Amino acid sequence: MLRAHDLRLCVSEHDLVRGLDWRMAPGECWVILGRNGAGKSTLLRTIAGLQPPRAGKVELEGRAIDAWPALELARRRAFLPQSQGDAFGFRVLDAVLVARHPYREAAYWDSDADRARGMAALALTDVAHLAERDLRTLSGGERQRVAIAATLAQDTPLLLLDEPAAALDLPHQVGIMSLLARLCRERGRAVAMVAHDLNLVEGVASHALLLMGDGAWRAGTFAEMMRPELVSACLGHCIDVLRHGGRTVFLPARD
Ligand SMILES: Nc1ncnc2c1ncn2[C@@H]1O[C@H](COP(=O)(O)OP(=O)(O)OP(=O)(O)O)[C@@H](O)[C@H]1O
Repeated sequence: MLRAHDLRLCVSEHDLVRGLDWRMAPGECWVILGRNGAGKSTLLRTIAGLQPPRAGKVELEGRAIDAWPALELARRRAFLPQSQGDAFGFRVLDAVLVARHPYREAAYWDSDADRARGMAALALTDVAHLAERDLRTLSGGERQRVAIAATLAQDTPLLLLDEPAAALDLPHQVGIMSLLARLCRERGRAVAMVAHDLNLVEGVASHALLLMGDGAWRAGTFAEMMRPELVSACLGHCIDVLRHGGRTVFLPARD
């Protein structure tokens, strides 16, 4: 589905990622891990086709990401940025309906089917009751759930999410993670998400891509990547990996 080949990402002359060879297949849920500034958002924007790499290439379904017409690309991958800026008043439902634009053909007005899909996406992230509200009146967590709903309403096989759980309370963090796991397992969607909380993505992420901060990277199944020495080196902090009731628990060492 998505393939990065010999990808090099830089900021000024500093290598964030060097020689990245990475493949994502349908049904896989990838978490991208690394310290602040390691290059996670830069990588996500690059594989979304929103910024060019310094070298190497990204292919979606065998075609170079920058060769896709914008409308066709928007039907195949959705991108959730780290934060939303709302300069203008906009109804919550309208913000989600914008995500249906790639399917509108020549129609000017939203169809009943579009509105139904928009409402269904808002319900999935538990914000349907806010459909008529102005986006600028929402709390941080409510705004984030609307942004996730818009990403889902775009109805793409590939979802690229930059810290989807940021600003969410605990029940909604768990709810959104379960939803992403289901979309991968039951609907064959592919997800790549940036996250910082290992305990939250445990049981959800099938794979992990570790950015080591010096250009090096590691990619593999979540279980392979979660060896204590490897994940501690990636996150720059000693982490104990424990088994508890059939789950894996990540415990950061006290300073
Ligand atoms: N336009 C820019 N000008 C200068 N430096 C930039 C620019 N964009 C990104 N950087 C730098 O590139 C590095 C990687 O940024 P990026 O946002 O990809 O990190 P990240 O791993 O997502 O971090 P975080 O966990 O803090 O979100 C950072 O050091 C950042 O300051």
